[in-house]
Amino acid sequence: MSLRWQPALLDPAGEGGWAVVHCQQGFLFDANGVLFPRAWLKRLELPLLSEQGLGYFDGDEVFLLELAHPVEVPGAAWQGLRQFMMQDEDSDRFRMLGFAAQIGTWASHHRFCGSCGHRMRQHPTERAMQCESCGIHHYPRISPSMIVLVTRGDELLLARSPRFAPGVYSTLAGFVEPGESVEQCVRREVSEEVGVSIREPRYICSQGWPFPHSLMLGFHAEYASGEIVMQPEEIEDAGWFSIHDLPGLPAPKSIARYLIELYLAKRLGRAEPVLPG
Ligand SMILES: NC(=O)C1=CN([C@@H]2O[C@H](COP(=O)(O)OP(=O)(O)OC[C@H]3O[C@@H](n4cnc5c(N)ncnc54)[C@H](O)[C@@H]3O)[C@@H](O)[C@H]2O)C=CC1
Ligand SMILES: [Mg+2]
Ligand SMILES: [Zn+2]
Repeated sequence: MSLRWQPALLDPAGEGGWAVVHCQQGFLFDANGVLFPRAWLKRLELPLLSEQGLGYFDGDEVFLLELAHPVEVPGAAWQGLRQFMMQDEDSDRFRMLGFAAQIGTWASHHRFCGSCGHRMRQHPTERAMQCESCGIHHYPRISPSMIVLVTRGDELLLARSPRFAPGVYSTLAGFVEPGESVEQCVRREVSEEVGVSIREPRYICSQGWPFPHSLMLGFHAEYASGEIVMQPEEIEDAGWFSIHDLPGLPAPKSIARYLIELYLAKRLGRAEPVLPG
């Protein structure tokens, strides 16, 4: 993995460095990119919810200013995290922004204690918010999610959610529930979403997915039995697609696309793809 982006717990009480500016609508950027001089930003009247030390980009300190809502900054505009992922050749910058978005969302959602309602403050030595009154800690939220490519020889089971871009079909995904193993989650989600049963799922690899805070655990499973029965709320369409006649596929940097390309490489004797770090 490249070293341009290194997360670190920096004290925001210090001065100087660069900062990214985030709110739920995305990141501020201008002709120079997403990094602004922090001292310059702090002279603007920004609706600041939280300020966090993030780490180092190319060796320079980077902080986050998390805002309550987007504001107009002359010469700058706002753009969503997904657009940065799509257009960035530079996966280090996207990794930094993905981290910043997750830390910013978490910090803005933990300004007050969920247990006693008092104000929370940043823990001095850990990436945590701590209640000033009852002392409870809240760490950044990560949601484990399984994602699985189900295959039957030369056929792939792909489905589309109503949220997908037109024509795009993907592998099945879903959040792990409390108390279940990831393998149990794979079987449950496949059964719920398309009604088929599978053979033993095999773990392939994982991907942090900051939309909004998933950790994708990628699997491959061979089909065992059953006809496709779609879950009406989650699945708009699902079917078996031949490796020689595939529909629109998910974004190149997604683990969904990687799982598909990996299987195609094996079946068709092509070079194996690389999952972007
Ligand atoms: N990187 C990739 O290639 C892909 C990533 N994903 C991600 O996988 C995750 C799960 O995929 P879905 O099919 O949407 O999940 P899903 O099949 O579990 O259903 C989504 C529903 O789960 C509920 N939900 C939302 N957040 C939750 C949470 N933290 N824990 C439990 N339930 C929650 C909501 O009712 C939501 O509508 C999402 O974050 C999605 O962005 C999905 C497909 C491809
Ligand atoms: Mg799902
Ligand atoms: Zn408390």
